[in-house]
Formats: sequence, C-alpha cells, structure tokens
Amino acid sequence: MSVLDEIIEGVRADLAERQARVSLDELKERAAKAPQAKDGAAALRGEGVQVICEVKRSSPSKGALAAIADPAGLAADYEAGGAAVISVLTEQRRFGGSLADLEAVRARVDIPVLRKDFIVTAYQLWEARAYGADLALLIVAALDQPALVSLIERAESIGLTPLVEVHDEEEVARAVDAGARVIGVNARNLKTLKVDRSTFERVAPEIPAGIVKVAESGIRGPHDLIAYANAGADAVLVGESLVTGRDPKAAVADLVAAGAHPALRHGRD
Ligand SMILES: O=C(O)c1ccccc1NCC(=O)[C@H](O)[C@H](O)COP(=O)(O)O
Repeated sequence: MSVLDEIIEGVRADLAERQARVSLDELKERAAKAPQAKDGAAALRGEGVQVICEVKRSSPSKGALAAIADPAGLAADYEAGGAAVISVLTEQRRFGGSLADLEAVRARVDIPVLRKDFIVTAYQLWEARAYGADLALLIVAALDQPALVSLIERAESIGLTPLVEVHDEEEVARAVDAGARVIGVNARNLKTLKVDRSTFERVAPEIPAGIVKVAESGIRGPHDLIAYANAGADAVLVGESLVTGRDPKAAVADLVAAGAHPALRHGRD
C-alpha cells in the first residue's frame, strides 16, 4: 500500500465517524451561515508571485515539525507578512490538524483560507465551507476521473475554489480535462515522499495559459521562490520552512518581497 493509500484509509475512517455524528443536512445549514466565500483564484492572480502559507504541525515525511498551540495567531502573522492565502492542514493522524484549526484561522484572518486535506467525498467539501474555507485541495492521484470531475463541479457550485494538485504531465491532462482553474504542482513524490524541485519546471509547461499555476513544497526561502517564478509559477505554497523558522512573519515578508520583484514579471501569463 502506498503512503497516499495509507493516509486515505485513515481519512476515510475518521470521516465515517464524523458522518455518523453530523448529518449532511446539518453541515449544509452550517455552511449557509458561514461567511461568504472569498475568491481564491483572484487572490492568487495578483501582481507578482503570491505566497500561500501553511499551518502544518507534522508530516509523514518529517514527523513533528512545530507544536503550533495557536494556529490563528500563526495565520495572523502570515497575513501581516503579506500572505495571499492561508493553507490549513486539517488531516489529523499524520499532520496533526483539525477542522477546529480551520475555524480558528477563518475567524482571525481576512484573506482566503484553503482546506488542505485528502478530500474524497462531497461531504468533506461541505465541511470545508461550513468551517469557513474558501478553497479546497483536490489531489488528482487520490481520485478517479469521474470523482475528480464531480468534486470540482461540487466545489465550484458551493463557492469553493478547487486547488487541483498534480505530480506529472498525465495528471495535468486529467486536471485540465476535469475543468481545473487553479493547478498546484507538488514537488513531493507521494510514493517516496522525496522533494524534487525540478518537477515544476518539467510539468508546468503542460498547463494551459489562463490557469493559475501554484508550485507546492520544498520552498526554503526567496531563492526557491525565484526559481519557481522563473519556471512560470503564479504562486508558491510554503509549509515546513515557515513553521520551523524563528520569525514566520519576517520569513513571509521576505518571500513576498522576492515575489514582487519587477524582474519576475517577464514570461508569466
Ligand atoms: O509533507 C508531507 O510529508 C506530505 C506527505 C504526503 C502527502 C502530502 C504531504 N504534504 C502536504 C503538502 O503538500 C505540503 O504540506 C505543502 O506542499 C508544503 O510543503 P513544504 O513547504 O515542503 O512543507
């Protein structure tokens, strides 16, 4: 069984418990009372390279990263540093996250919030909206094509912007066929968990103009952002280096300043 399969097995078990406690109708009622969804795609299309900052306690590849007792406080620091979007990992078993983290972050920041999880059912999209998310991650490798198409449509219909994650050229074709407007290329191989930053420059040219291109994983600082920008990234998604650093607000500000450099504007659509 692959790491992704193992993660999804746990996600499905936790999901079954939540579904037994909270009906879909209850979730929909809660979603109706949530703040109106913000336009996640527009936030990522801003001038320069946008920075998505992640609340990430632990990971399958690295184990414990940071305790993060106050996820909303961390998100507020990210926002003050200039983040365009906050990513909240809500998977519990491997990443130490929760829907409570998502709710707390949503209540504190004004910028769009991404639910980063292993979404395999529409119920999880309703959860995302009910707890205040504006975007939701859909991982192509975790979904067959009919499920991917259906989840993208459902996400859009309830106001969520799907960030559709790919790892290779074949998955880009699937994401585009399914109607993705925002595609994230994750440099972390889900079989080996190794990060290969060259993945983005290999795969991104397959993404048609007009679709927002996000480079995910392995960004240690401004030099990695600049490399991804030169390969065509509109945005980068950063987790580990921010949660393990000493000053997340300053680290985000450094990334944002690098992303705003006029020299990076050439060659991006
Ligand atoms: O981070 C992991 O080990 C991991 C393993 C298996 C599936 C997903 C995983 N991470 C999720 C992410 O995509 C990253 O948290 C995100 O791109 C940020 O990456 P980084 O800046 O390298 O923490």
